[in-house]
Amino acid sequence: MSEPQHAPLRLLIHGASGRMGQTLLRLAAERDDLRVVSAVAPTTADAGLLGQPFHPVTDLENAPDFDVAVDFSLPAAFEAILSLCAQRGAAFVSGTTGLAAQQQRALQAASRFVPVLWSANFSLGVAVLDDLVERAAAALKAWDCDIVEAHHTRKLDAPSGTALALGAAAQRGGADPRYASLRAGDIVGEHLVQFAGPGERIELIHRATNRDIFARGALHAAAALPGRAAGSYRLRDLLGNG
Ligand SMILES: NC(=O)C1=CN([C@@H]2O[C@H](COP(=O)(O)OP(=O)(O)OC[C@H]3O[C@@H](n4cnc5c(N)ncnc54)[C@H](OP(=O)(O)O)[C@@H]3O)[C@@H](O)[C@H]2O)C=CC1
Ligand SMILES: O=C(O)C1=N[C@H](C(=O)O)C[C@H](O)C1
Repeated sequence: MSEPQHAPLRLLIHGASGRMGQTLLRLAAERDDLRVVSAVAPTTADAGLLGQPFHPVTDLENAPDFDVAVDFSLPAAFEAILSLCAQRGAAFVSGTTGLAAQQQRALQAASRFVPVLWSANFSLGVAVLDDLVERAAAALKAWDCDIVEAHHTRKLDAPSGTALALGAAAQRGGADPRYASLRAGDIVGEHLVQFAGPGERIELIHRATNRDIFARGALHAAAALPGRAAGSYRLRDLLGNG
């Protein structure tokens, strides 16, 4: 007998007109386990939303029912979609960076009611780099640790969320990282973590060449999170699921 077919999970994409939102809409359409029920953005003016189930930001509280929201927007818009998920009992996946401490606390508070997953970087390569950085820092405690990130000129926050997350990994290993940021052209995202000692250096580099890697990771999380217990999840918790 064949496996029972499940109805696709109802997906709300918050920040749908943006670079990541457009990538998410394109890749979600390729999956049969997710169905976009709301593409939320300030306006339909962006041609990329034509033909999508557009829902305006100004009417967020009346969005159609959904099982999971994926948010790649702005820090200023973060709490509204987080609260809606908590009210509706929906799972919440976010990659929005530049969050204030208060917004991180709001995320933890919401995790008492619904499953949430926030990650500064949804790529597999950066998840591996994070482990490498912690191990290198632990082995090279007396060396200088510097994190250099480069992104497109439209990026608003600096250092990038990924740079800060890699810095936290370095700190767990005992290093005291310094940060530098470059904004140039259409660079998707590059992160160099350098450990420098007397007479030698180690450079660990991740280069993203397109946004599909982030969107695929976020959609994987969106498919795996609904139905789980309330709590705060990490990407690695969901490997092998969804
Ligand atoms: N964690 C990860 O793996 C990744 C994280 N990011 C992060 O994701 C975020 C978005 O990046 P990107 O797509 O490049 O940014 P964009 O500026 O291209 O997109 C931002 C989106 O948010 C929308 N928006 C603006 N104001 C509001 C509001 N009040 N409510 C809801 N939506 C709003 C914008 O609408 P409009 O177009 O009308 O302005 C747009 O759709 C950033 O924080 C970035 O750092 C990016 C890539 C990967
Ligand atoms: O804004 C971006 O583009 C990106 N933001 C994330 C970050 O701040 O680290 C992830 C990725 O580097 C792209």
